[in-house]
Amino acid sequence: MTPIDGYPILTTAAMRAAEEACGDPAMLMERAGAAVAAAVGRLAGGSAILILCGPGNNGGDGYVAARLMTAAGHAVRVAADDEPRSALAIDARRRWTGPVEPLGTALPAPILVDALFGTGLTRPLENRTAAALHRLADAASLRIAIDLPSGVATDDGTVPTMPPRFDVTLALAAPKPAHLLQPAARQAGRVRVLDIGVPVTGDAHVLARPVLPDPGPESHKYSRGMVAVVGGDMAGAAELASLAAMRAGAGYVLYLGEGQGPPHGLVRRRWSPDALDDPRIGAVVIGPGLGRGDGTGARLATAIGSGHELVIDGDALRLLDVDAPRTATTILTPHAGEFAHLFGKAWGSKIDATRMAARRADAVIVHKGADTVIAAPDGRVAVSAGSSDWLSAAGTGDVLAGAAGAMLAAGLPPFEAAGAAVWLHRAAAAVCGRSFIADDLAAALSRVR
Ligand SMILES: NC(=O)C1=CN([C@@H]2O[C@H](COP(=O)(O)OP(=O)(O)OC[C@H]3O[C@@H](n4cnc5c(N)ncnc54)[C@H](O)[C@@H]3O)[C@@H](O)[C@H]2O)[C@@H](O)CC1
Ligand SMILES: Nc1ncnc2c1ncn2[C@@H]1O[C@H](COP(=O)(O)OP(=O)(O)O)[C@@H](O)[C@H]1O
Ligand SMILES: [K+]
Repeated sequence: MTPIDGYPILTTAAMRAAEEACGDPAMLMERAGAAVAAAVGRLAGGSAILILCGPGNNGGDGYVAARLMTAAGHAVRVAADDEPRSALAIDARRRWTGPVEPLGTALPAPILVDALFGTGLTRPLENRTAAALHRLADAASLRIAIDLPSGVATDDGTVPTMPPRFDVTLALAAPKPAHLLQPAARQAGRVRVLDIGVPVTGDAHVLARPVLPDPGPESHKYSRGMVAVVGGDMAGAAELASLAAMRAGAGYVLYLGEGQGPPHGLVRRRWSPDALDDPRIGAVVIGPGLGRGDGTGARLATAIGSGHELVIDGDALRLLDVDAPRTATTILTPHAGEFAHLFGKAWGSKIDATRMAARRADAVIVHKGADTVIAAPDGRVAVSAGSSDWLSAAGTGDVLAGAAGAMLAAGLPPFEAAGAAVWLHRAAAAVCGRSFIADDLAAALSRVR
């Protein structure tokens, strides 16, 4: 049972290809069932277990696990409505010698294991199946899904049938998009990967802990990274971004706009068209609090023309022509509304849509939300899982933009800089607890840096 950070994310087709490359499928199912049995056995302690088995190989895993856990001394019951259809599942069912109860009348157990459907789900669950799953899950004290909660669409995280909220999902071989993308991801609970001996690779990964550049004895304020934040109509938002850049580790932050007061380490200057003519600037952040009034388009054009690496957020995303050529390295940080404005109706999953957008804009895109997807023009993707819902507050996006500016200015390449900023942002939110405000979040960056 391994945490998922850094794991490749596999679609159904990629998972099938990886499995096929592994040889004997019966051996694979036996390994999957054994891994499930070991994990569920550990989670269950001495409590009784009810395994719900479906007609495909997900159900097959359930029958194998039932047999192995029974042999290991656990109290296991099995419930299923449909006879197995795949050769593997038929064989696994045959080797389970205990009774199989109908789902509709099965009595609950403290440990519920859902082996109804995995990557093979092609349509919503039948009402009676969904009802039994919910009834038995509601009555259990620990809910465990095998591979995926039954009812979710593996490749895009939609929910043809809303499953119960699971405590743990045991992903076989690798996480799938539905383990990370909402709304499915929320129903999966804690996701752990079970190694079943299938080598997995891909260009989409779960966001991993970044390697952050730390200062050394030779460091000075400019070498740590100089960030210029272009202000506009709303000083507060640009100041939050500035503060976040400082807290994320920038050595020098220049705030170009109106406003005064702490922090005293923030260098304030009024905006002027030559304000970015400083070769020491490592990154320019534009958008937080920029507004859309007179002169804002000119500020964006100046920033883009400066040749400095860019973080373009908020209002600047409403002014940007994504198809116009840019020379400088760029990170765009749209939320769902800004993404739709820039790229139109999304196609495919959030992973697919963000990857296509990054190619089109020739920029790293941080497509924000409870399931933030980061994509690079070369096709690499990182998905951030498990951030605090309390991030849904005004100003938290400004904090992210400032942190991204600090990471770029510190010298990280744009995809890594974006990932590091999202990681720090999530970690800062985690230490802030509940109902924090964006100012707290910016301050907490120092604690997780
Ligand atoms: N292929 C392999 O070698 C391995 C597969 N494994 C397991 O196999 C799963 C995938 O197996 P399958 O491809 O058989 O898929 P599933 O077990 O998810 O289900 C597919 C079956 O259910 C039917 N079905 C789909 N949606 C339905 C619905 N809403 N109501 C009723 N029936 C429905 C399909 O017609 C098919 O018969 C994985 O999630 C994993 O748990 C593991 O055993 C590892 C090895
Ligand atoms: N429900 C949620 N769970 C986790 N993170 C969220 C959630 N809602 C928003 N976020 C994160 O909070 C930030 C909000 O940014 P944004 O919408 O730009 O707000 P603002 O412009 O007010 O700063 C983004 O980093 C986003 O990923
Ligand atoms: K399942």
